[in-house]
Amino acid sequence: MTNPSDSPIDSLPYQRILVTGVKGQLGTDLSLTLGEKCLGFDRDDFDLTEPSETREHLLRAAPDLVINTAAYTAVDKAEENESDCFAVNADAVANLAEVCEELACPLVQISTDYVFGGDKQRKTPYLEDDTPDPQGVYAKSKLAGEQAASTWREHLIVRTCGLYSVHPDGPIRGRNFCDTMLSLGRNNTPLRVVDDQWCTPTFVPHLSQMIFQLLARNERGVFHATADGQTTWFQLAKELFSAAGLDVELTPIPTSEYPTPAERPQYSVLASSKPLERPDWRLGCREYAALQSAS
Ligand SMILES: NC(=O)C1=CN([C@@H]2O[C@H](COP(=O)(O)OP(=O)(O)OC[C@H]3O[C@@H](n4cnc5c(N)ncnc54)[C@H](OP(=O)(O)O)[C@@H]3O)[C@@H](O)[C@H]2O)C=CC1
Ligand SMILES: Cc1cn([C@H]2C[C@H](O)[C@@H](COP(=O)(O)OP(=O)(O)O[C@H]3O[C@@H](C)C(=O)[C@@H](O)[C@H]3O)O2)c(=O)[nH]c1=O
Repeated sequence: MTNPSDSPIDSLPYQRILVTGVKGQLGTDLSLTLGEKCLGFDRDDFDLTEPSETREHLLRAAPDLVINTAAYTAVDKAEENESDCFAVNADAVANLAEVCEELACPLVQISTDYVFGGDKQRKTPYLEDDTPDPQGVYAKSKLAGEQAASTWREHLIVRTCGLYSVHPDGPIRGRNFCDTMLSLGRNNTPLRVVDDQWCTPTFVPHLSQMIFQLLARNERGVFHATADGQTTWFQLAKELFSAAGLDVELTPIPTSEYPTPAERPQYSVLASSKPLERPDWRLGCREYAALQSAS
């Protein structure tokens, strides 16, 4: 039998962990895993783009750690809504950093592989100290968010990629790439998926565990926390359909045949120069498929 004191959550050096974006993919998983240690907030509690309201809520909650998972994550829509996107992904983070400094509590800011991507010839993984080169509005706003978070000394910036999870509300088409693929695949829709954008999509529960590893070690600074290995979106879809036992007509295509308002990186694989246990991307895909077929 497991001793409850062996739980990685019990051994975290924090008791009151405020999670923003608690209804989103990562926020939901963190709150389910953290249980009573989680003080969860989302847009219906307060709007992070309202600085004084945000400050009041944080001071009242008196957390000993803030994990900011809230973000404007609609990559294509961001191209037409630059100010809304920057308000959440950058300005709100600057305010959070100020309030965290006032509370003397560390701030964990979740960021993205999309802070890289300008180098079209790149074929080797990016490390934490590589120079960012974001392309679209979302990508630029997330880099600005990193810079805002780092104005408070006690910051931990966690860059990840292509999040997917089994949300308790059920698969919502369009919520994440894997949900979209499964939903279309189950309807026998023939699919054409890009096979020349390399990255490492990450199963949300695996990211939560990586964040807990970093928190348990009281890490500060920038960390790359994706699944291990690399894939294209086409290969991910193929692996997913195989794991789900679905026979889908799936065609690999170049990015030029799937034009989108926001440019995606050709290569944004992240590796880390720092110790972190990172499960292989295929494992996340299989765990996701198993949970989906059980739900
Ligand atoms: N999704 C992905 O593939 C990746 C995400 N990331 C980063 O990881 C983090 C978590 O992503 P994920 O869980 O997928 O995000 P989601 O989009 O699932 O959730 C974000 C949450 O933030 C809330 N939110 C947005 N704006 C505000 C606001 N102004 N005030 C209060 N709450 C707000 C959203 O509410 P509402 O729905 O009402 O807008 C939503 O509940 C983000 O920082 C994201 O940039 C990094 C790499 C990949
Ligand atoms: C649905 C679909 C997408 N695609 C392509 C479009 C795109 O290039 C790629 C991935 O699609 P998505 O739009 O789901 O991915 P996108 O929203 O760009 O995912 C990103 O989200 C943000 C929040 C991040 O921070 C990033 O890490 C990244 O994961 O797959 C196809 O080729 N065929 C399809 O049928």
